[in-house]
Amino acid sequence: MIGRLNHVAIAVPDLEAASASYANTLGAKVSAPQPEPDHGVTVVFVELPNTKIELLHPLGADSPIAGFLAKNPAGGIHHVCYEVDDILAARDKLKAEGARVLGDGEPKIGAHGKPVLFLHPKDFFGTLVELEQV
Ligand SMILES: CC[C@@H](C(=O)O)C(=O)SCCNC(=O)CCNC(=O)[C@H](O)C(C)(C)COP(=O)(O)OP(=O)(O)OC[C@H]1O[C@@H](n2cnc3c(N)ncnc32)[C@H](O)[C@@H]1OP(=O)(O)O
Ligand SMILES: [Co+2]
Repeated sequence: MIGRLNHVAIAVPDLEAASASYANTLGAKVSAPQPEPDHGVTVVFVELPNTKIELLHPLGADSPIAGFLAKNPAGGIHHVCYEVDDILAARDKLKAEGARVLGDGEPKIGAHGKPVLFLHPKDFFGTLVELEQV
């Protein structure tokens, strides 16, 4: 069901510093910061030859990454995103198998303009999983 690794997301306490580190120290191509108010984050995309890194920073009062950063103040890997062909079919199969789909269970449009869903980290070995329909 899952296909390519679309991105790995890293929650960071200082988006400007993290962006500069990826650009200058690691020599990667980084985007300008992009606010995603529907997701409660500001994101910087790091383009790699075979995948992407999302640098995430909380946006607004109810950011879903605020708790994670409180527990990991230096930052850390927050989620992995796998591509699927049909997100509703994937969701229904996962729910039937007992996996918890987060939020109201309906896909939202993600940072790449495609439908996304999140799966509870406790159901996937301590890793928050995002699915993106491509
Ligand atoms: C940029 C847009 C978009 C894209 O297109 O790519 C994005 O990626 S948006 C990214 C941000 N959005 C989300 O993360 C949405 C889904 N997340 C959530 O709904 C919540 O963050 C959560 C996963 C339900 C966690 O909620 P929270 O309130 O922070 O924590 P809990 O106390 O409920 O956590 C329970 C349990 O799970 C552990 N946990 C929490 N987050 C993670 C994580 N990222 N990775 C691994 N484990 C995580 C947490 O530590 C708790 O464990 P215990 O302490 O053992 O109970
Ligand atoms: Co993501």
